[in-house]
Amino acid sequence: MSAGFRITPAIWDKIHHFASFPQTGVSLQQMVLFGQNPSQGTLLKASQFLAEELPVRLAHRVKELDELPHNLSDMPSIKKVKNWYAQSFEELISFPPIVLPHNIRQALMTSRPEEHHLPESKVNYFDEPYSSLHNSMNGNGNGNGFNKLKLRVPMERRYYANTNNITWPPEVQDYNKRFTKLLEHIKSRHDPTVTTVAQGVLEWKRSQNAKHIGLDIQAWLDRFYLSRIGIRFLIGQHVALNTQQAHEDYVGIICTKANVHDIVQEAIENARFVCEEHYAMFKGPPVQLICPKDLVFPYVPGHLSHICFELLKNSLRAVVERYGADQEDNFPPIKVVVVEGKEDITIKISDEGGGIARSAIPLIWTYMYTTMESQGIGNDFQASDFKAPMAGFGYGLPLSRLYARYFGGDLRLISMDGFGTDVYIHLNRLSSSREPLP
Ligand SMILES: Nc1ncnc2c1ncn2[C@@H]1O[C@H](COP(=O)(O)OP(=O)(O)OP(=O)(O)O)[C@@H](O)[C@H]1O
Repeated sequence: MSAGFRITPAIWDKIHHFASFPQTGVSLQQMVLFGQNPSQGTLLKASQFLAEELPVRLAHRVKELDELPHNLSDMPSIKKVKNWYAQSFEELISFPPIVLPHNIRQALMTSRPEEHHLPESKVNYFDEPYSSLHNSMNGNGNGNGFNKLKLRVPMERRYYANTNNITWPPEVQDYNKRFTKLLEHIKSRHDPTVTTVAQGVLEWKRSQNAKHIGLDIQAWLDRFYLSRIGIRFLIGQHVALNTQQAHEDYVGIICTKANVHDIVQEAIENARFVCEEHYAMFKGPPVQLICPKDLVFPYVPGHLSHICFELLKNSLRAVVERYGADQEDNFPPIKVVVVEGKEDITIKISDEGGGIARSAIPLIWTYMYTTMESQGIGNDFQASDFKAPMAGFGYGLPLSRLYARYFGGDLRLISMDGFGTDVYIHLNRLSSSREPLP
């Protein structure tokens, strides 16, 4: 399907138009409040929010992919990713808007606004019927739909009204279902993005005979992957709200009582398993976990396990390589300490794997820096090869830091060259910080 897709001049115009609007960040807290026991009306509002926010975010990325420095935009894999973004953008803006029955429109016009938890700047959008935005984007008028919308007095308060007493007609459920299907389809189209962009950077490195990527490309990759985390979080959350059975500890993919001990313990077991497989050993380095068993906070468990798994793999590998795979009984333990502060929950992972030379510290945060020789993205690399190995892609640290930063946290690494490494994962337990939007 995507093979036949081309970015026509008309689509470019729309991309430029949408990219001229700022993206709107959401916080974990807003998502939890908004998504609790969602009615079809709430889900409709969420669909409307995404139907407007996602094209803006995608348009920013298409434009950026098209304007990358040093001819990076010309690399075949980068063009491929740009086309995916443009195609998803196009599918979203041409998704047919819902036409609500007259009685529902009436009810919405007369009902009082409820407190809503979506970002302030979206209020204008929600005041307006989506169809007027859609019409203006479809070429009737000067193609400047958003500005026009802001000047007009809202006729209906459809998306900002108290919807609790409304019996939603089947059209709404049908619309929510169709929109969710579209999002699922878009999400799977973008599954291979990280690997395909990595492939694009490799094509560029080869074409330029470059050893390292420059700071500007590094900064772009950070922005691009951070934005991807945000887009996938929004889509994942929406799909889960629409398709998953209600669960008392979950709002979509957010666990309102994410148990840090259990998530870290599982990451330890998984990382040790991969380590033992990789080095063909019976027993990987031991890992001690000191963490209150009842420490819970709202978070996306998948994000936290990803971060812990990546960092633990690094520590296990450092210890095994320093002591030798035949030293199973003499490995010094890796220590994981979890502490809850006022603002942060901090996880410290300490190993005695020999540390990192100070001169190499800036490099470890760059994409594709790895000291693993046997793997890496090589000549015959395929996007589908990107499964979780012990190490070798040089994406573990920079991507984990982005996951931590996405919900207002951070990741720091301090190393004692010749002894070992401490990594601090800071997680913002207040969950009120908005997404950092590049
Ligand atoms: N705890 C550690 N001790 C020693 N060196 C480390 C540690 N953590 C990371 N490093 C160094 O930093 C490099 C980059 O780490 P990063 O996690 O980004 O990628 P990787 O582990 O090589 O590959 P992957 O993307 O598959 O995780 C590693 O190859 C290793 O040389």
